[in-house]
Amino acid sequence: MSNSELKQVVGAAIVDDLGRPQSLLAARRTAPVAYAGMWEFPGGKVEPGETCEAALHRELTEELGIEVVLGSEVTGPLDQGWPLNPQAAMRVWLVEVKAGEPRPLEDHDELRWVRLDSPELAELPWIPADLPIVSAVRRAADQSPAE
Ligand SMILES: Nc1nc2c([nH]c(=O)n2[C@H]2C[C@H](O)[C@@H](COP(=O)(O)OP(=O)(O)OP(=O)(O)O)O2)c(=O)[nH]1
Repeated sequence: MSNSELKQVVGAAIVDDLGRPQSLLAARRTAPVAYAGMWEFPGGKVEPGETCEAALHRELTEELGIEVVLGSEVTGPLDQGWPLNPQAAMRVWLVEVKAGEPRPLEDHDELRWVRLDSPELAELPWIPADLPIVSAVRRAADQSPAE
């Protein structure tokens, strides 16, 4: 299914190890008010002329100060990924940190590594649209090839 009216957002499921993911880095938003205090996948809107992958690298450098390696995409039900709201959808990739230590430089006030097999993960107050993505990330992590 494709809908060109949807704003394209990209998000990163940052895991400790792409070969054998055990923990996910969740990020708590500071803005806008409607989302402040909610947890999300770091990322943001794709700019005109930019590929989704390039946007994800840019957003992660801006927001967290890291360079990353992209793993496989956690595909959603739309060509544009996962529906977020009537105006936007998000493509999500498994990601591993290549350089830098993630810090909440902008848009977030807390970052937290949470084990993928822990109940704490789904208990965080995620942006509601992200909950099915969290489940899909857990499934994708289970299927990642162990090295
Ligand atoms: N980054 C991100 N955005 C999400 C998630 N879930 C969700 O509903 N959204 C929504 C919130 C926003 O409406 C939109 C992304 O906007 P954003 O504020 O992160 O984008 P951006 O960094 O490019 O910000 P800006 O240019 O508008 O300032 O998608 C998520 O897990 N991560």
